[in-house]
Amino acid sequence: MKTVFSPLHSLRSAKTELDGGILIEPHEKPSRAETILARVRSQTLGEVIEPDEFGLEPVKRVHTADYVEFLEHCWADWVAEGKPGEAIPAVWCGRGMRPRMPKDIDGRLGYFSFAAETSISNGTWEAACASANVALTAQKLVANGERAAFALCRPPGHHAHADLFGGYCFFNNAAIAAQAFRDQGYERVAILDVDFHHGNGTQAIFYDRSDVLTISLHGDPDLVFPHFLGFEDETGEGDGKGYNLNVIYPPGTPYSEWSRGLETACKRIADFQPSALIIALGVDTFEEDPISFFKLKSTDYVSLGERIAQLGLPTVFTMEGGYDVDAIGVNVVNVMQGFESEK
Ligand SMILES: NCCCCCC(=O)NO
Ligand SMILES: [Mg+2]
Ligand SMILES: [Zn+2]
Repeated sequence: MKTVFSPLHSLRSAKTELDGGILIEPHEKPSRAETILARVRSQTLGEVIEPDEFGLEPVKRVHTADYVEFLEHCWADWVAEGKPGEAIPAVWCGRGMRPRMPKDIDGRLGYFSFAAETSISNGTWEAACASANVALTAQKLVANGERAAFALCRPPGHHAHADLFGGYCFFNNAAIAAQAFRDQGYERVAILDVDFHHGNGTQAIFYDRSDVLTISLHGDPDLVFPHFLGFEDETGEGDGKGYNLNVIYPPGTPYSEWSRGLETACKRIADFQPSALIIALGVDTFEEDPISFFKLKSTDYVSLGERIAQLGLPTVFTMEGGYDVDAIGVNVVNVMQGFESEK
């Protein structure tokens, strides 16, 4: 399997994450991607290629022009205001207030985000663009005949809405790849999000559409991020009714339980008969993950890869979460090796 990787991911090197009332070293850090890349190479998973440059058109097929414009200029606008730290949103449109886009950078940070843990700093924009190019290059490989491709995306994307950043995500790489498949004539595309957290951005982007099926298995939003979306009664709206599926689990969920939802998801995908599949691959479902509460073991990721392969679909994997850096390489490549073992 080919891996698409951009060294430009390292431009995303925020120094702060708001957590527990203090600023910590971000969990979403460059060593995550470097560790995965090292494992891809040591396991000779396949060729590693750099992304092509697709520009902003495919990004704007998913994200609004205002949001893209904001992301491009946020850091410079923040610095121009003489702010001492990294750009962190601190004010939002609360209930009963007016959801209009303010001029001021503090107002725009709140208008275009849904959470405060994700700082914007120098290089964030360039890395986010590179990450979208990584996903689009993997999509192109699969559209050109590869059975599967691994988009080693960083920053991740599944929390990003059409015009919101948060959860360490800026551009929704999986959604951008799905829309690229649609724009290239693939009638139906399925996105399966196996990250510990709900893919709220991906759900929202396609919520009223029946051409892209969105499924997410995740920790109960009553207990964990993103808190305000991802419940099982969210099944889509309008034309999209029945084309969104959420499966939630409690703390301590092991693979034996988690895989029941995987089975439900795979059956729904088979019924949908898509012509392409995107796996939003987070491995923060791992038993040692520092910010999550499932109990998957490294060997379970081989089983996950095998099950995905049994769907027999052209598949793009987009890297999402996973913060136990010591284990992330093994866990991610285990998925790919499991997938490849199923011919
Ligand atoms: N306290 C912020 C948690 C952000 C979750 C990031 C993630 O892994 N999403 O998949
Ligand atoms: Mg998920
Ligand atoms: Zn996650």
